[in-house]
Amino acid sequence: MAGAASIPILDLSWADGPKRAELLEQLRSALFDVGFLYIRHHGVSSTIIKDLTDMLPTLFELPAKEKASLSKLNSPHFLGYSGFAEETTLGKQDLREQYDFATELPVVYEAPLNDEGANVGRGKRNFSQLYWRLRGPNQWLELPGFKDAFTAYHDAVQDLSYRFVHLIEEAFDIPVGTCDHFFGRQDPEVTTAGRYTTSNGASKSFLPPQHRIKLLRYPPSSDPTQAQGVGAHKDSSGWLTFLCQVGGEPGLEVQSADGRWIKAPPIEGTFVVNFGNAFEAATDGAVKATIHRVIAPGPDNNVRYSIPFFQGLPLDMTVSEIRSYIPERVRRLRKEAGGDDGVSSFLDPRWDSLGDSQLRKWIRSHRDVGLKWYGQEVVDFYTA
Ligand SMILES: O=C(O)CCC(=O)C(=O)O
Ligand SMILES: [Fe+2]
Repeated sequence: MAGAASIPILDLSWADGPKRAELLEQLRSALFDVGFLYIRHHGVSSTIIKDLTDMLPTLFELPAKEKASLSKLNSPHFLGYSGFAEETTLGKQDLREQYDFATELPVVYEAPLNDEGANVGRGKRNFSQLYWRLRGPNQWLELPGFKDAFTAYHDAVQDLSYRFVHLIEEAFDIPVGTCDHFFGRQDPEVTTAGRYTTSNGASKSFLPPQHRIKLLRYPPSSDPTQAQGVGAHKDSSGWLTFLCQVGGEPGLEVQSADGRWIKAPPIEGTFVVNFGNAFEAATDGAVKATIHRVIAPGPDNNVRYSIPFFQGLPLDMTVSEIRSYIPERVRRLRKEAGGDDGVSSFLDPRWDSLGDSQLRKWIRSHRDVGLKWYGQEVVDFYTA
């Protein structure tokens, strides 16, 4: 978080009325000065949210055996259940339990046919790239109504995420729809106008990406010295994050440029929005992937639940490619912020493609899944 000491709340209903210009001004400030914001009147129906959030306690109270049967270890896509404290951030256990779900999509990965890893892909896309193995179907819970509730929530937040990217494009003063093809959404007008083409004149198409949704439970911690709900981090799973804080239990904190931790408590009817590493890299750090963490509830507090939605990007896209859509005028707005600068490691040329950086991220946080499905050599490469 750059300068401001408090996190702005933007009213997205202003997008459709006379206050649109004011909203865009607030958005610019949230993007360039703060790097974290709340949105209200966002258009995701409270019924859709409630249908999913009401199920959270039941989902986590299922018998341990049933939850374990959905272990991420079953999934080369890192989708499924992780037990309490099975995930680590900064080498320390996170005191939370979670299910990872995603846009329901079939497997596209094709194991290479020969030792050279020859291009066996369909058409121009090389599906033998290891990172394509991240893409694949969910492990569904046998809980009546869950799949429908999850799917409705996914679709509604996906729609919000696309509307929000349009607002950002407007705030950046670039044509609305510039980023549509990142999400496999081709605006015919944009294409025929020929504004978004590659250097050789071909218009580039991507598969619609897989968005990731975590269902999180943070139980009260009996030991106040052990309160890492999730350690300080930048989001690396996507482009933008839309976080639903369920109920009233606080814990989320956001780091300001001078290193102070600012509380971001739940506010009824809002999502928290923040920006992932890829967004920071694409804007050369003009918009920060702000560092945040969750303090686990104390012994006298309630269980905390939350649901972050990580808006996906195409795995075969490169950071340099995304950056080419963000004008230099925007990228020059970079303000220096103190603290660690994760952009540089994200931009390591070894993982210029987003798929590589995603595979690295998942292997680093779930080494056991990495070893099982990708093997020692790959794990060593990404954790070195
Ligand atoms: O639980 C929360 O409120 C935030 C979780 C988070 O930052 C994450 O999973 O990336
Ligand atoms: Fe996060």
